[in-house]
Amino acid sequence: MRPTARGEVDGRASGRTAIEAIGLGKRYRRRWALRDCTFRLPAGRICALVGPNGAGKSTLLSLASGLTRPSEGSVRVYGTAPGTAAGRPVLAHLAQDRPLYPALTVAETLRLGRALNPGRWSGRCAERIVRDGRIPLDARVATLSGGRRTRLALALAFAKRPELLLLDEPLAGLDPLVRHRIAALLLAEAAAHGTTVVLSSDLLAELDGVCDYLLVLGGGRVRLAGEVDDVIGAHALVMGSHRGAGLPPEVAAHPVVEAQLSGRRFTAVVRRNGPVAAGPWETAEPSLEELLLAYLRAPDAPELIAPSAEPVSAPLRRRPGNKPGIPGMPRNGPPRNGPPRPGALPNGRADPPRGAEGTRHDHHSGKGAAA
Ligand SMILES: Nc1ncnc2c1ncn2[C@@H]1O[C@H](COP(=O)(O)OP(=O)(O)OP(=O)(O)O)[C@@H](O)[C@H]1O
Repeated sequence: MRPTARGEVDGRASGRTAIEAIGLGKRYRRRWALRDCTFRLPAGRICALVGPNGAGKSTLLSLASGLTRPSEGSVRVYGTAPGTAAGRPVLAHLAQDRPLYPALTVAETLRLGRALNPGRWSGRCAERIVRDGRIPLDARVATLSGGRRTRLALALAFAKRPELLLLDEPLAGLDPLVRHRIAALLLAEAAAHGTTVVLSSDLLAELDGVCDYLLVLGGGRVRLAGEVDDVIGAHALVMGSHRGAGLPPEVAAHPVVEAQLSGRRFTAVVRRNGPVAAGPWETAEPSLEELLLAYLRAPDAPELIAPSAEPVSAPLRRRPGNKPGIPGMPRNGPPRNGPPRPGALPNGRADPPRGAEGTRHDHHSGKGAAA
């Protein structure tokens, strides 16, 4: 099960908007790094920002943090323009290069954080994160391992008490154990403070169980956006054998995101427009990694923007051929994994990270049960 609720008081229950981008674009000389980017990120989510190299992920994070100004369109963070005096305090941005001063010690770095963030700094939060990582306070930043440096940078970011935390590749270059620890830290801190997190990553398998919202960029545009459960639930993974040259017509009756045919076997990710008919194939829910890989391999697959990801202040302009929303979900209806469920953990999260509970593939034998 995915991470879901984080308490009645946080953004998820409030229906607030953390980021709203409308027609957002950034051009460097003649080349567009991001184009016509329109989406809404509801508050309180941990959002995976995914896309191939050069898709515009870092550019989007820089625009949202106010480090870069748009060439066209607009982006607002909790209703304010990023980079302004009003917008600055609500967010923290951890860039790819983890901007820390290598000559300072850990203690000096924390003191600098306090000095730069008067009135907002939580020394207790920073020290707890550093202590949990067993980082010596007298160690110089230059001598820290990549994992410890990331932990220190996250300590600085969370101690600012931001409402929105933008993380550019926070898990890159870390070994699997450290990645797991950093992901757990992220989940715990974000849950404790109701922080909205956007994290870009190429580590698709690691995102499962960490993120509950999805924003996929491709060709400088938004290709998928919505609650992870809803986006996954709108698709089916179909595997089996085929007789003719292509996919069985019952499978091809659904919009095909990506299909691989090998001999008489096929594997296809389809966007369900109803139950997948029975046949000599198995139908399952794709994992997040399978779904993302399918979209990354198929750059021309039509976009899918869930109702919760549609901006409230401007209608979504759709490209020809792209159908709105998610089948079976009312427009502007509540997210399927919306408010806290009974049995939520004390920190407000209903479930532990997915990695802890094993596989989630439900295999059905062509009974159309994925519908
Ligand atoms: N300062 C810049 N000047 C010129 N071009 C830039 C600049 N920053 C980014 N670009 C270009 O914009 C495009 C998007 O870059 P961006 O770094 O946002 O992509 P990304 O999805 O984060 O890529 P990666 O996964 O490789 O980090 C790329 O083609 C990149 O070369």
